[in-house]
Amino acid sequence: TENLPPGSLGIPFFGQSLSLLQAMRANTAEKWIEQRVQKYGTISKLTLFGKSTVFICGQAANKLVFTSDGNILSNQQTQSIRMILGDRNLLELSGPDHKRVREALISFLKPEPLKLYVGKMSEEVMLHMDTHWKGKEEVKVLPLMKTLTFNIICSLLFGVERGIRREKLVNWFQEMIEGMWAIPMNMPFTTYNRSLRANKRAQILIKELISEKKSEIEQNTGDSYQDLITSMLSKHDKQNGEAISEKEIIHNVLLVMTAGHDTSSILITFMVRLFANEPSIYKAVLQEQEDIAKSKQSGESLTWDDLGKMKYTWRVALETLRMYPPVFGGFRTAVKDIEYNGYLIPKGWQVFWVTSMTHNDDKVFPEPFKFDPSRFENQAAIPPYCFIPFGAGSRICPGYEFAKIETLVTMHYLVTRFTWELCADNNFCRVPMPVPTKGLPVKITPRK
Ligand code: HEM
Repeated sequence: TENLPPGSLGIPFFGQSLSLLQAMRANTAEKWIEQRVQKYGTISKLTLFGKSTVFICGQAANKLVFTSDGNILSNQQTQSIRMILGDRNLLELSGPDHKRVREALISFLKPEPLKLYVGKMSEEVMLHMDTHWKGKEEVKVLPLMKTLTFNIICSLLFGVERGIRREKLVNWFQEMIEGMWAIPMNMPFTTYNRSLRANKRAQILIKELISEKKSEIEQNTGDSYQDLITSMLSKHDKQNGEAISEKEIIHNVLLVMTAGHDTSSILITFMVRLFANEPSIYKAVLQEQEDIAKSKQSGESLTWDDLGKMKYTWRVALETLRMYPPVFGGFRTAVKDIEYNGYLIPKGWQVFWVTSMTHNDDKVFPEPFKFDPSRFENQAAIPPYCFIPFGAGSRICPGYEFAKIETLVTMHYLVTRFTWELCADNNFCRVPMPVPTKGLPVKITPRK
């Protein structure tokens, strides 16, 4: 045991979870991590969410996490995440299973099909502004952006139309997500318990959806590329029957709905907050978007080509992701004993990685606490495995392009149609995604 990394495992089961969660709530989680590194260095042991864990950070650590295959580090998630998203979602799968299911998802999320979504996304965003922004004096940005990104996912990826069903799903997913970084204590009134109950309800609805899509396929009224569920149902394997089982479809719908709306709504919310605080950046974004708007009739949708002209706006988004990464970090599990930096990471232990340490490293990003989108003018110059808001390697976020389109389309209509001022303090905390404590209320004025 003398080779174990420094640090204490703390009280069994609980360990340092409460302390980290408390730091997240106080918006000091980055400091919490930094202090750990000052005390123990870039590798240390602790207990998180019920399991012995080794925390590692820095470029080399990130490379180990993102490039080790399933024989060294499995991607098995914490108990809380696995119970909520299911054991057959992409995060839990490895090797050929991971490849098979990931390909099915990517066939829907790569640029070719996405080009076709730009118009539909524009329509969703315009409708959202007409319904929730137009005629209002004050709006709360975060809940509205969650509604918007959830609606986009529901309509574009799952073919769930507007109405009661969508509204139910939005609420259940919110409750589910809150349990993902909770201590797995299934007792009445715990966050984890509430999350599991919401999960059961969502699963019933998703099963209903699957059987509807199945009957559409049988009656030949469904086009196999019309939505993600239909597409996964249509992937038959000639030898073994279904290529993607019903359980896999359910678990991956849970994953994509979770991974696909919370993250991007937070990115957009932090951009809105930023524009209120940084007039010069706001002005440059507005200029770029107005140049595009000038070439359009009112109500005309954006196109793929228009998105290509939003270079500055996207650099602002990347810099926002660097400073306020929605994903704080994540977990892997050691499949065998691993030696790293002279220490042992024992088989079965969790490995914990974080985004903030390289994002805030002044050797990688000089003056890291300054907001400077010009860092991304030459993205190739950023050392690999240092800018990791979307992860890296074989599990890099497959929703990257989708998130990019959604963010750019939304920012376009927001800045060209409204101006805004912050109404309340704009502090935020992590739950575990960063959220403005009051939901970011803003006073809005329509532009001419
Ligand atoms: C700003 C928006 C987003 C951010 C910051 C983000 C971040 C991430 C990160 C960090 C990972 C890798 C986690 C790891 O390696 O442990 C990931 C994976 C994933 N993301 Fe995203 N994501 C975003 C949007 C989306 C969207 C829009 C979708 C779907 C439409 C999506 C679907 C997924 C899926 C399915 C995975 C698992 C991939 C795998 O394990 O192979 N994400 N995301």
